[in-house]
Amino acid sequence: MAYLLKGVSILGASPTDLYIADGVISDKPVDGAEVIDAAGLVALPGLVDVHTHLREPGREDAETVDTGSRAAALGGYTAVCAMANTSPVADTAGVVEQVWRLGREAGLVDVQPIGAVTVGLAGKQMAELGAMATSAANVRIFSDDGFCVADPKLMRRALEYVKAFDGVIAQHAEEPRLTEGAQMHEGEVSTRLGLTGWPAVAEEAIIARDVLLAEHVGSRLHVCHVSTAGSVEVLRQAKARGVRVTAEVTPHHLLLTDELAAGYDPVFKVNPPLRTRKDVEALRRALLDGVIDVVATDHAPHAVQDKECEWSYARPGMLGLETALPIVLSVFGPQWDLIADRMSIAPARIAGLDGHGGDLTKAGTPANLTLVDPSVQRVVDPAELASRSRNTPYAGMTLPGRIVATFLRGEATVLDGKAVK
Ligand SMILES: NC(=O)N[C@@H](CC(=O)O)C(=O)O
Ligand SMILES: [Zn+2]
Ligand SMILES: [Zn+2]
Repeated sequence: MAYLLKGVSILGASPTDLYIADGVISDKPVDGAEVIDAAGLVALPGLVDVHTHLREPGREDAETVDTGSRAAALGGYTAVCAMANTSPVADTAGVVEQVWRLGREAGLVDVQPIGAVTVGLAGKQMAELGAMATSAANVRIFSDDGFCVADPKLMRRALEYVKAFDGVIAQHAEEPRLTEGAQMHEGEVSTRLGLTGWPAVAEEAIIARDVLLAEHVGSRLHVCHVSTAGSVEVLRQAKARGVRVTAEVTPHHLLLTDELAAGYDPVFKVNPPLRTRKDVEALRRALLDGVIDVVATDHAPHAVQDKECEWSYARPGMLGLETALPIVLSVFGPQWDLIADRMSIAPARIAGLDGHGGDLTKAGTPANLTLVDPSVQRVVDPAELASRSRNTPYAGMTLPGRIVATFLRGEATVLDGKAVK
């Protein structure tokens, strides 16, 4: 199928006609192209998420590769990296290949599996990183996300190991001894509510250790869901020294604070926890100045029984794929170059996803892109989400921006705001 996006604005530039044919951007008119009136719409390179939980295999009641892919495409994504904390854990070539194949079958976004660092995420024994890297899934990111690789010797070995194939270890930075029984951010609000606190230093101490380890062995480290002002300062110093470290922030840590725990609604329970206004402001500045490289959703669907219960029993995590761009737009406004870099170009580079995050003004660029209508304000209705789960913290909020269409290698996955299959 060929398309003509008539009057589209590429990254906010003046309106132009954009042709898509044979899976790529074309600079010449194409006969028989379907015309899409794109006046007022902004084209962005398809969004790329380096941190998505798709729950398959094991928790298909919360999400599947298919439903998560649908949520991703509707959110403007063309590629997502699927976290390894499934059941069974994605710690072998067999499991990562299964997830990769399911992604191909769904055909809505590129699903790039992340491999576990340790067997069963148990933090004791290194998983078969090499076998996952050379498998059909071509794994480059490894993470025990959900758990921290707390053993420094194991972390060092994993960092050394992935160097051979330019892999990266994505760390869930949480010193486990400092967060035993933790329910929310440790601070004034946790004291008032009488909930056990998760101190900022539990994150900062691991990041400090890991940037030193990465520096020592010359390997790539990626820090998941950075949530504190102190972490930003550790990262800033490490980057200034030339350490090969990248970092992500989630939409929820850019917007929400620990005050929301006051109603004891577990929809606001997440790991790392929502922090303070001061942290939110530091994270925003870090994303703007590049100390934090990317926005990653940490889309964490959970079944009703795991979320609609008492705070202390609820699983941590919140949905993210379908609201990420509207949240970022609401926080930063229409800074399209920034948004394209932090949500597509930089994440594609970190994940090694060639073909994503490309230049839409160049003929021959793979046609992975999304069209946004920034003039529309929408109320988030959990019942309308494509995700199989409903745990969005933004229910009832009015957010700017609507994803009108998404294209994966020139084929529409979303048209008129609806998934095409
Ligand atoms: N973020 C969360 O609160 N939960 C994630 C795990 C994780 O990202 O650490 C999950 O898998 O549900
Ligand atoms: Zn995590
Ligand atoms: Zn996660």
